Amino acid sequence: MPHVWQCHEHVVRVTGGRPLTGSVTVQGSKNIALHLYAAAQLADEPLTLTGTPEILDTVVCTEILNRTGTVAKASTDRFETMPGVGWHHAIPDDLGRRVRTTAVMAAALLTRTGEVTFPLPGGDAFCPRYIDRHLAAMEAAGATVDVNGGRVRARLDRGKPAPFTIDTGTRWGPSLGATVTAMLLAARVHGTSTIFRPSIEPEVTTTAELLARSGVDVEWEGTTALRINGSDRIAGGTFAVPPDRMEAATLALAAAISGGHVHLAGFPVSGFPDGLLAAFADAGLELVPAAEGTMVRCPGGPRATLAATGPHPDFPTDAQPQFTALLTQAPGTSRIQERVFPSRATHTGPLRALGAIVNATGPAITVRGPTRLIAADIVGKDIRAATALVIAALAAEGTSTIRGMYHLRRGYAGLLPKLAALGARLTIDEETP
Ligand SMILES: CC(=O)N[C@H]1[C@@H](OP(=O)(O)OP(=O)(O)OC[C@H]2O[C@@H](n3ccc(=O)[nH]c3=O)[C@H](O)[C@@H]2O)O[C@H](CO)[C@@H](O)[C@@H]1O
Ligand SMILES: C=C(OP(=O)(O)O)C(=O)O
Repeated sequence: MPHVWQCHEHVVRVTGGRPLTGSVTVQGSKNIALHLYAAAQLADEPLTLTGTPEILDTVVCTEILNRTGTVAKASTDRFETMPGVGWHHAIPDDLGRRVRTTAVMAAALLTRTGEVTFPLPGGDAFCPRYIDRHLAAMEAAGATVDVNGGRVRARLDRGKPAPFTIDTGTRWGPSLGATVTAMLLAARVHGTSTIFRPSIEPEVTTTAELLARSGVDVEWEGTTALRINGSDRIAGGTFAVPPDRMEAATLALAAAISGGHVHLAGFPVSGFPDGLLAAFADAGLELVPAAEGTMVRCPGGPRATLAATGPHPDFPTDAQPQFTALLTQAPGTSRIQERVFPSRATHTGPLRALGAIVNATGPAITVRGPTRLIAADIVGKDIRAATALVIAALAAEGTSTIRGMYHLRRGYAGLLPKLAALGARLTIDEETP
């Protein structure tokens, strides 16, 4: 029986021109869930996460946990773990290369086994994605680390981590992943570990909440440092995964480009980072609290905007491709500076194929609009690029064929059916080779 990620690839055909209207619920957060799955390896008691999204990445992470010693079971909206009876220190290449949180999961496993081997992480390949701060955290905790032939081996010289100090800042700002890696390395250690320049993204603060509820002493010094005093017994229990702010942003931008109005049920306006709210407002989106959620419209059509991505709570890099798609319909010149992943621009070529005037020069993305978009046969090369193309196709004349749905399924459980339920004309077909 093939794994879900080995099943047939799909194409989506989108016929543009219809405003989206109605109410839609938002899935649990992909990126928060993936970091919590890594943390789940530390629990000494059964742990249940609720509101987990059924996406390819959670399937892969569940498999990694099962193959390395945690007994993990995923069902619709629910993920349950129990500590295993024996740990296995090697994360298989074919799994570890599919997801981004491989190094984070490896850190948790390292504290369990004293040794771990893992492939360089996967996830989207839109530019180099370094892990030197993850490895530095492992070394600071007492590990000898070797990277050889695309595999990393870390071995704790004393068999378990010692309290440590680490700076998880990079020249692009705090590293989200390295902050969680450091937290998990510190969580079972007696004594205080200090993480300087921690990320304050919801992936980090939610993992911190889970650890604090499980008996770990977690103390924030403003936003400059995070101090962790570990516990040798980590409790289980039930913990809810917050809704996915990136799926919410994707739906909001789809509503805006289509000229419709969509209610994000259960997703508050405050669930969006401040930087995204500011960019939405500049671009003409109106977000109003309504019926325990958010009503989104773009009453006068999109407006040209200047924006720059950055670490939370700035404008998030994961919304940049979808926002770029909207700006193709804004009169004037828009500029987005991509400051987290300076060459995250795989969406720009296919947007040009639809007729958009968009260029990426290093980190600078320039869009001139509004342009008449005409349907084309295009390929999304990563998760948010694929959704940016679906968003653009909603505004294009004719029926676009969009390939690369594997990437979309990595992170969205039901985005396409949700868009169809809101009125988008789309079909999902099996791709013929
Ligand atoms: C700060 C930020 O916006 N992080 C994003 C990043 O998290 P993710 O955890 O994947 O990436 P990081 O936050 O670690 O990386 C931020 C930047 O720092 C660099 N870096 C990272 C680790 C390291 O050890 N050394 C190093 O130089 C990266 O190459 C990148 O340019 O991608 C995710 C998926 O798109 C997003 O959800 C996160 O919002
Ligand atoms: C790039 C993303 O994910 P990953 O880090 O899993 O590749 C994303 O969520 O936009």
